[in-house]
Amino acid sequence: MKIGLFFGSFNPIHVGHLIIANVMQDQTDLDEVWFVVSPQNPFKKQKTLLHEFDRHKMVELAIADHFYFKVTDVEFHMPRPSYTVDTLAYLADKHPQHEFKLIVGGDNLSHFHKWKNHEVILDNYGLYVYPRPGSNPDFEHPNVRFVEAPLMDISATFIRKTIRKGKSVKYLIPTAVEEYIRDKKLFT
Ligand SMILES: Nc1ncnc2c1ncn2[C@@H]1O[C@H](COP(=O)(O)OP(=O)(O)OP(=O)(O)O)[C@@H](O)[C@H]1O
Ligand SMILES: O=C(O)c1ccc[n+]([C@@H]2O[C@H](COP(=O)([O-])O)[C@@H](O)[C@H]2O)c1
Repeated sequence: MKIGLFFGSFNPIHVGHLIIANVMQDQTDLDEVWFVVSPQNPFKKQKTLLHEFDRHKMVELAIADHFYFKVTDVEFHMPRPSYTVDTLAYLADKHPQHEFKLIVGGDNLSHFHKWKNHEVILDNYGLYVYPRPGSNPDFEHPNVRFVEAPLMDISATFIRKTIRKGKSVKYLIPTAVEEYIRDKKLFT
């Protein structure tokens, strides 16, 4: 099968992530999308980063009813920060029957040249890119595929800020995730 690996901090997962995964699974040749929750992005130091167990749980709740979406905690057991090329190598070795592609938002392309062994990611796997407002990536490579889809000005940063202000994030995150955040008083 062809699997799209959707790496992220998912702090928290929001509808933007779910729409991206759905477009990729439905409108490309990807059979499944696996959400890979990264404990520590090498480029991000966030005071507000929730424990990875909470972030994983919220992804699990968000995709519970979707047959072609899966979530993995594979990076929880790997060295930190989480380097995508190492995780790809691990997964490719563990699942030789699958072909893996990396799903990213367009904003990631502007600094992709700084990722560890980015040429290996491009040459051995390839990217499926979802457009993001404010990013206009000038990137050409035979293994980079730009998927045409609606722009979404939604971010986890905005959601965290809104919760902190005591305002509603209804419809921006799935109801089960909203309830989880409320019950555990996260981001307050
Ligand atoms: N609205 C969006 N449009 C396109 N891509 C997105 C969008 N939101 C997230 N992504 C992509 O999803 C992946 C995981 O993103 P991440 O979990 O960091 O969410 P985020 O909303 O960007 O978070 P934060 O605001 O905390 O930086 C990244 O590849 C990112 O580019
Ligand atoms: O491997 C790298 O060098 C690298 C550099 C920057 C980001 N990443 C990964 O890209 C993914 C998206 O990150 P984020 O925090 O924007 O959701 C996440 O899984 C990071 O670990 C990976």
